[in-house]
Amino acid sequence: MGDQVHAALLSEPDLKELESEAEEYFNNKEFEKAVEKYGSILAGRGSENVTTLLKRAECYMNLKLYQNAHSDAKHALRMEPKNLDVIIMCGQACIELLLFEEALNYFQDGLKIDAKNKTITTSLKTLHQKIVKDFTIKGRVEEQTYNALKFCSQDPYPGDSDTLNQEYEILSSKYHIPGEEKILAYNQQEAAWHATQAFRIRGKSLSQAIAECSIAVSKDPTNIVYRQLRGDMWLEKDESLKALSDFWAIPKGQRSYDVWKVGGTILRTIDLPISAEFWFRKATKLSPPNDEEAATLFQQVRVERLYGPLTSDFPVKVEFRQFGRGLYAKEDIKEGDLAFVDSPVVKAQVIRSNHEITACNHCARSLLTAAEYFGDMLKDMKSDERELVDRYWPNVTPIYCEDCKKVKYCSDDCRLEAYDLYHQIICPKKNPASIEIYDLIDNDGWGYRADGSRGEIWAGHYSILILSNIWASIIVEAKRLMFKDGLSTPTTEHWARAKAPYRRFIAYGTTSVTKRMPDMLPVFQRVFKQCGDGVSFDVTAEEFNGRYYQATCNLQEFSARTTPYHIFMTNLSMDERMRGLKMVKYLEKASPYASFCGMFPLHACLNHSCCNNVEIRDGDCSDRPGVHVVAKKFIKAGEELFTTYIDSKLRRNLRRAWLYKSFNFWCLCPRCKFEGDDSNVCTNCNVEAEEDKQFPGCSKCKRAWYCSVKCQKDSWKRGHKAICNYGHSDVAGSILPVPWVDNKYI
Ligand SMILES: C[S@@+](CC[C@H](N)C(=O)[O-])C[C@H]1O[C@@H](n2cnc3c(N)ncnc32)[C@H](O)[C@@H]1O
Repeated sequence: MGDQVHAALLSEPDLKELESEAEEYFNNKEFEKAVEKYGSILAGRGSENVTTLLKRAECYMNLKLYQNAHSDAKHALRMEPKNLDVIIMCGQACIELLLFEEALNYFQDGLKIDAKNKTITTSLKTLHQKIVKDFTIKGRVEEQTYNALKFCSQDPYPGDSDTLNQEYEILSSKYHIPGEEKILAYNQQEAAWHATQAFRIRGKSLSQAIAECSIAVSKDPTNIVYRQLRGDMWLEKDESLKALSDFWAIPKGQRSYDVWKVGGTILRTIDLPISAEFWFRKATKLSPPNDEEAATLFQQVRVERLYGPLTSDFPVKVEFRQFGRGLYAKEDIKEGDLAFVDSPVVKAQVIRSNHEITACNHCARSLLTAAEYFGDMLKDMKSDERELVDRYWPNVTPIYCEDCKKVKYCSDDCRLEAYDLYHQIICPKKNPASIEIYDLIDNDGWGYRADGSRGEIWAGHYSILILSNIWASIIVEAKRLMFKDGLSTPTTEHWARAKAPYRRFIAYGTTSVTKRMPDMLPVFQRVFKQCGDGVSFDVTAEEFNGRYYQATCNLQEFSARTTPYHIFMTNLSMDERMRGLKMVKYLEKASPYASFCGMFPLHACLNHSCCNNVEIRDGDCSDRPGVHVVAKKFIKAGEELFTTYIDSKLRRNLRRAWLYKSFNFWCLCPRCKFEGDDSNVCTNCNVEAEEDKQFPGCSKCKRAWYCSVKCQKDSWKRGHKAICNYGHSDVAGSILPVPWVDNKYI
């Protein structure tokens, strides 16, 4: 990288000369030399220049240095967001970097400017082919390999051991477990005789067998065979607590897989979840190969205890089943009814929105100004029109952090709450190193690298504040616990407790983030090194990778439903002299929204289906912007709620490739089962058409092809009928792209 920060500025003639040299190298395909020259031009000019950045990006593409090309193009885009050449370059670099979603976003933006642009259409085709090719082969091999259990740990939560002791106390005082055995004269031989009797008569008279076995136990109380036998018989008799008492008496090291599993199940029914988890954890360790029952039971108990309190007010519950956690209807939910609402545990304004619309950095309320809405029109308004704006546009003056004067809020309440919960750690006034974070936000992720060159430091598609706020909130909580315990350093337990709220979010990602953005980790390490009161938080590469993908897998875009524009409209409509009418010409544009991304604990449990039955909408939750999850169709009690992670209008193979790449699963929803990929293969029986021939398609949806009428009828009956022409959802609110081009599927 040639554009050193401290390079001296060059005169215009010198720059001209460099430009012609660079051009010559470029034309002669000597790209390395051209890169050097373009670097000198950028440094010598003292300011970035779109043409030069674009040229250098082109050189990088030719040199297969795609990350550099991407970074230059993105930077140029910041300066000229509507420049088509720049947009295309961004998209093409993304394709090479396998950042398919991002590529698609760029091409989508490009098509909004020029819907018929040939380069974009061709690039979209390339993108399509690349995705599908990449995944067709993998798909066949890995179709069956997804296993939700692999993603879920069985680590105890901090504080679990205290709760476990409390549960043991309940067991003892309420259920009298472990029970006390009446000891008869110890006699092994007699005990064996009674036990044999019990075995013999078990099938005929269970009660008598239990009585015989009880004599055996009382004559030889440490014999685990008799204990297990009697426990099993109590179970048969539906006396589960008595069974548990017998299982409890078997020393831990001698309890079998079945004993641990059954014991866990009993503990679950009497609502002692931590003990149940303990027993299922032990059973999992002793599980026979390929037996996942105990591991699944463990996760079911864990999910009940973690999510039960969150869903008590809603007609839904979280359960652990084949796709891991999922949301299920507790009762019938009618089309259009609210399934649940959710608040983000962490949020930050989306990078592009951050530059355009003012919003409260804590609660996400819009602080859209009249200038942001009306733009240049404000200057052209007549004085009486302007007077209406001044009078009716609500007061949106932001309240700044009193210390750093950098972060904006809608109210003192938000300012104070943000400070208490996380801002105190990343307030540049209190923690000067944190200014790097805000500089990167202001410059779209660009900054100075360790070698002094300027380039892209943060390349994530969401705001750095998501990760910064997570860590800051963890540190605040760990410090609080530390002070509470009168210590000067947080203990391991304090850190674990502070991190606990984020354990709810799954993380999946294959590439190393620290490799993709090597300059970012040191920034985070500098920022969180000194967090006040002598506390330091080490952002390791593993921590960065894990949190990065946690956010990637779970973020949802949302915004405040009501903006100052809506309040203005309401105020205007109440004007007694009907002066609102003269404003109509200025009010054609819909309100822009301040977009935020957030991690929502319940929403993050929604699994995907290409025929989703719920939709995510913006809506308030506890009087603050959040999400509302609404039934798209009637959902019967017991049915799973599915959202869509992608644009469901996409073709089957493309949908599945996106989902595999971004979320690591092959979708097996009814649409994926009863739609085909192309007309060369029968969607029903998979027979291939003869060379150069194609099977006729379903005339309604044109997404399934059949070799015969029989196959068509068969498929229709088995499932195609239910999904043919399934209504699509608008996924504009999701962070995933909407790859819908010119009313055609790409
Ligand atoms: C946002 S989470 C949804 C909740 C998740 N099941 C859990 O246990 O936390 C997204 C992850 O859920 C799983 N998932 C979602 N929909 C799925 C589906 N249709 N088939 C298989 N796995 C799915 C994938 O592992 C995906 O990465």
